[in-house]
Amino acid sequence: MIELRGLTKRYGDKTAVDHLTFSVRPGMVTGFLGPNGAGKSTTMRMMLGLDSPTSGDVRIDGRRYDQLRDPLNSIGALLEAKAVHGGRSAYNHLLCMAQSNNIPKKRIDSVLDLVGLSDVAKKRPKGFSLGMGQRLGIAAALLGDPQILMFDEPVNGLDPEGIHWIRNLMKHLAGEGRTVFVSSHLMSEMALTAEHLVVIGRGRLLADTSMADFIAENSRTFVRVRTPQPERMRDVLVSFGVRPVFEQDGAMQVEGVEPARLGEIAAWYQVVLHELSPQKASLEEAFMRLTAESVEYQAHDQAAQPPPGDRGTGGAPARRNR
Ligand SMILES: Nc1ncnc2c1ncn2[C@@H]1O[C@H](COP(=O)(O)OP(=O)(O)OP(=O)(O)O)[C@@H](O)[C@H]1O
Repeated sequence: MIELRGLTKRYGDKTAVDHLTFSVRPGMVTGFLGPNGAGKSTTMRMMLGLDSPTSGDVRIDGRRYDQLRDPLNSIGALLEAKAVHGGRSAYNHLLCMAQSNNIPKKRIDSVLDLVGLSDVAKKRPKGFSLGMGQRLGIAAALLGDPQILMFDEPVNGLDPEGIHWIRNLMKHLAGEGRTVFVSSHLMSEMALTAEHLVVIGRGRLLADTSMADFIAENSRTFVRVRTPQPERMRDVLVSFGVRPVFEQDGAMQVEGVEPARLGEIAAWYQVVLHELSPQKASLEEAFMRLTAESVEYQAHDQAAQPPPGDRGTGGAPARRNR
């Protein structure tokens, strides 16, 4: 179990982590999500005692990291791909870690086997692919057989096979009752792996929820309506108390009305339809909506547009479509 209480980190007048309070529980994968610059790495570094908080604290099974007797036996971490000593073989890299942390030598073969690097154990990591480097980093995290594991963006840059392997490994570790905490900036990735979600933006907690609840709350459904008479269709819908949202190409998104009912309304008012299709918003969109206000550097797009011939009247509500 990892517990954060009021965890805060300031760099000068920049608040990277802002009063974070949440717990990471054992027996499941917890996804730690946030856009770039949200404070995920800073939070993880403080969890590992690599950075000291400005205020608040982190407890690993009730203790601060610096109070852990054999830290690698309690918590293992894969932070961003780290340089491994170029002159040592993969085996010797792990041997040095094992010797300096009172970890029995036999664990080295077990973890090399687990991550699929036994055949290249005597090779130097400087010739390793990105995926092999990640595997070696994971072997190091698992070396002390810790009950808590932390992975910072573990699938970044990996091929589909490597991504699949890491996903399954995290689920397997959680299935053994371990605490698995993994950061990502991709909701779609987390939806496949995590059972629980912690979302931050600009260092602040935005959500602490089960994945199932997040999906239930955020799987917005709507109907896409395409018509050569967008203004007429909009006026008809507004007269029914429904406000469509226009997409860039003039198609409309209508929420809260069944497709069959929309078709009947269009037929009754003699509006020609070219498309009437039920849609489900992606989780990625839900995540972007949740974090939209906290993205540090926003690109402004032209996605939210009024219908053709309706510019500047404010007739259609703008859709945040990032
Ligand atoms: N040593 C530092 N000095 C000053 N500012 C820092 C330092 N480390 C991080 N920051 C700032 O703190 C904020 C949070 O950074 P952090 O790397 O923790 O975010 P992140 O969520 O991990 O982002 P990413 O997904 O891009 O890695 C950013 O605005 C970053 O510029």
